[in-house]
Amino acid sequence: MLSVLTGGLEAARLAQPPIAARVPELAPESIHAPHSALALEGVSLSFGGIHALRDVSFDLRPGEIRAVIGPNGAGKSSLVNVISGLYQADAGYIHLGGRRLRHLRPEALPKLGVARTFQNLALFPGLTVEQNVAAGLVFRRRHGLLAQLAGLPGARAEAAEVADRVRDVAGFLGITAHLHRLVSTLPYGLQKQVELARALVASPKVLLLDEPMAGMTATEKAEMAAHVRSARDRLGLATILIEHDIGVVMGLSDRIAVLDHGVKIADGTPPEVRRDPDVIRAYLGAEAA
Ligand SMILES: Nc1ncnc2c1ncn2[C@@H]1O[C@H](COP(=O)(O)OP(=O)(O)OP(=O)(O)O)[C@@H](O)[C@H]1O
Repeated sequence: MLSVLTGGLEAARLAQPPIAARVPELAPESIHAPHSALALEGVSLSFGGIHALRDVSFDLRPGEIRAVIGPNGAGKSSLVNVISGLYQADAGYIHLGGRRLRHLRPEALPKLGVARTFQNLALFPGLTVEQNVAAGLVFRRRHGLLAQLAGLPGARAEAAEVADRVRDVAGFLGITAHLHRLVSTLPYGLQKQVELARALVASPKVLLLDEPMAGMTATEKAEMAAHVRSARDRLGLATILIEHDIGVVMGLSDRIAVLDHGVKIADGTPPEVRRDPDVIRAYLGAEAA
């Protein structure tokens, strides 16, 4: 199953034109951070008098899990929202696909190989698991609903491709048995896995996970952590992980950036961050060191 999935991922990537060709509206200002999957350069963002992000620079290497931690209101969600185009930074640049950009449009993200999940469940409760996961491929479909209803050959072939792809991802995450159930009938932990499946179905290179384990039991967290690790190890995904459970973060991350009042106060491996005096003072507390 995995070879089918990774083969499918590779084929899907190869089938797409180069990023520069797909996103003509992004001016080729200059090429930076060529070894990063994604990077921020001096990003600042304010809401009135509140500085959500102050001159934050940050890089994500291909195939790494990069946590962003910090106290409530530190700027973690703002950082993900700038990357995903929901917020427009007041200053700074985003480096993605070898380009240096002032702003990303949310609808351009899937084509740039970036997928995200949200802090709160964002599924279609009246649809099945299969339909919810397939929604992650909507941007790539060439045939509309009418063509599908009319049973046009191209639309049928496309629907079969989508169904195959959904089954591959469901197999990867171990949720195949639930594909035909209404998503709202599943336990919370499984619904979060469906969200992950929807993010993975489009073969992204970069995954943004905003508190994927919030509200989960310890068992559900362990399962989700295993999936995030597999996505790195078996699919080569680069992941930004926002998470409050420090045990999960320390066990799962390759590197950790720490925000406090919108400022990046530390950046390093889990052991480096754990013993950083600024991080202990601002976030971890003395007992965690
Ligand atoms: N849309 C907004 N309008 C006004 N202020 C905002 C908005 N989004 C974020 N902020 C403010 O920006 C600061 C950073 O918020 P952000 O949500 O990024 O922090 P966070 O680290 O994700 O917090 P939490 O851990 O509580 O989710 C906070 O002071 C917050 O109140």
